[in-house]
Amino acid sequence: MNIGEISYTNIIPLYYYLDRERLMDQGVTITHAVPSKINSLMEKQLVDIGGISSFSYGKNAENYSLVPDLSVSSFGRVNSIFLFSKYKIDELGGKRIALTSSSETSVALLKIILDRFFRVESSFQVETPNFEKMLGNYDACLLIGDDAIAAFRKRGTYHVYDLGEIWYQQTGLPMIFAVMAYRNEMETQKGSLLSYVGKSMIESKERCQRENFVPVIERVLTQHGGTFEFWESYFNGLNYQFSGEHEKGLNLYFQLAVECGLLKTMPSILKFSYK
Ligand SMILES: C=C(O[C@@H]1C=C(C(=O)O)C=C[C@H]1O)C(=O)O
Repeated sequence: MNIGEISYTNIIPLYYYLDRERLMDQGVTITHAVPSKINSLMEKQLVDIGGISSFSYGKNAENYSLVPDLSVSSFGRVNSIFLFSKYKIDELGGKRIALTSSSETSVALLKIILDRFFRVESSFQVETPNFEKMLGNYDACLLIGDDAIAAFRKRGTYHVYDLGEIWYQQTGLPMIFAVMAYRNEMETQKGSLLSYVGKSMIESKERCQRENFVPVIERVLTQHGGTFEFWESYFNGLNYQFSGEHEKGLNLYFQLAVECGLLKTMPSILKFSYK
């Protein structure tokens, strides 16, 4: 079994307390990459379970199921998914926007926000995330994850829009950026290992929350700098559950993606029931 692990700070709590040695003894490997890469590895059946963009789950819902109780979501500001722009968001009609190649959820979310909430039509180009280059060549750029956090520190006078905040203002529902999904074959091929991994991730998340993320933050500080208070408020602003409200938010996101022509059909949300 190969586990996909997104290489961004926001998802660390779901993986932090995995017993990696025990997993290795059971033949499990772990692949680290940005979300779009994990999404495509899972589509190619090279990753069996992992945090993936919720949009990728929507595209592949027939072949995937969700580990219950897990997501990377926000009810409002997410603080790491930003549109940096030379213009106000309602003035982006006819303008050129660079989209990070690392994301699927937020790329579709930005298109939904511009089309359905602001009624503007812009042109889009996917680019390797690089704040200076993107804004050197485009009118605005979308960055996510640690790239967005780093760019925010040097945002200068650009307009900055938090997509989690806009989604919540417009819908009153949480935005689900990532889900924990597995390929359906795993249930028959590796059922008990799958349920061990799913349960371990839920336990990891719960322990990180009980500890107020302190050990996680201490590790993140050495890798990304910043202050303890910044990361504390970052983790507390994220939401890692998957409740009925999340399901509503995700269904609305999928419905709008279908209406905007970004998804072919409305996916149904299936959750794993542990045996
Ligand atoms: C909160 C974030 O969520 C991430 C955003 C994703 C996307 O846009 O496809 C995918 C996985 C999430 O971990 C972030 O990266 O800032």
